[in-house]
Amino acid sequence: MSSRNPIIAVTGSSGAGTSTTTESFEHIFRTLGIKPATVEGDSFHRYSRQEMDMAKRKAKEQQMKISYFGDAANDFDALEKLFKDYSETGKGKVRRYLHTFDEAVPYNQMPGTFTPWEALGEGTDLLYYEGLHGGVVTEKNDVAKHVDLLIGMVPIVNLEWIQKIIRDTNKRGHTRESVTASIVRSMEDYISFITPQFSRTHVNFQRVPTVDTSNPFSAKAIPTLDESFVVIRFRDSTNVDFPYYLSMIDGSFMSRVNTLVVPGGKMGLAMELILTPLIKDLLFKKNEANKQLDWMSDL
Ligand SMILES: Nc1ncnc2c1ncn2[C@@H]1O[C@H](COP(=O)(O)OP(=O)(O)OP(=O)(O)O)[C@@H](O)[C@H]1O
Ligand SMILES: O=C(CO)[C@H](O)[C@H](O)COP(=O)(O)O
Repeated sequence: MSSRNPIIAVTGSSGAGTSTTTESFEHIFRTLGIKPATVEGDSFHRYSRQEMDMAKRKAKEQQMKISYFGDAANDFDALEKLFKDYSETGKGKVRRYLHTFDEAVPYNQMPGTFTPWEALGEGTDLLYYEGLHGGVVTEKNDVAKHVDLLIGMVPIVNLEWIQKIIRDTNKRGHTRESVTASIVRSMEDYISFITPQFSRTHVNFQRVPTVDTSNPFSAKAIPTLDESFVVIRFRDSTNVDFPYYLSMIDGSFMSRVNTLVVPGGKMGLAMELILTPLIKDLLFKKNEANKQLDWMSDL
């Protein structure tokens, strides 16, 4: 954690909606005049798509499993180093994993490959990470400890799978069978690496559909925002102004002392109302820390 160079991380499984949520953050950043250094979690995969296919085959021969959720397929050292470097210096190194032809063509590369590492951070106000492992902790790495504001994006699992299957088949060129196989193969890592993060988050946003999703593997469409509610759980509710949220968000209610429920269509508004003051607070602390540093260097 660093007052001078704060880090915000939105963490969630594949298909949870972390990329989609980024639009709400971008809107808040624009409104507050913040320049973020943006990092996509998939950049920290260890392997290109071709190398991952080989790693999967090799693991299978040894009766083992490898998945994008675990430490075998992701470089947690590099992710932790980026967070540490940015929090200490406001700088770091980043690259992108290109999923689709649309993403790859501008780089003259193929989908499933990485762009070269490049410098990031110069002149930015904070680091914004969205991806799988913003709150990960293992025996070797503690990524979570560097994060100042950790947000969980966690649809209930049937919805998460529907979102993943439909996105991966429509946009990333995979077959329904291969996406289903990857869900099965990833299950152990999902439990070991992904879900524990949601107990470390400051706020979780959990989308819960109000339509039948009991067979996610046959679903033809993603339930819309209006076909869902969002359950918002605060880790520390001491300073949360629930009466304000209840009065501002039509149709919202509290289901527990630390939990607000809003209609799906109000998710963007709820995110803006809840996250804006938290982000303003990070900026306030950053300015105070910089003032103190200026004052000390004047001595
Ligand atoms: N709130 C939402 N309402 C409707 N559809 C959504 C919502 N959030 C995400 N989706 C859809 O779910 C799919 C997955 O979302 P997204 O790509 O944001 O996931 P992700 O967490 O970034 O996944 P990955 O880490 O694998 O890139 C997309 O097709 C997206 O349009
Ligand atoms: O979303 C994912 C993990 O978050 C993908 O499964 C992973 O990034 C591999 O991508 P692709 O299937 O495009 O090679």
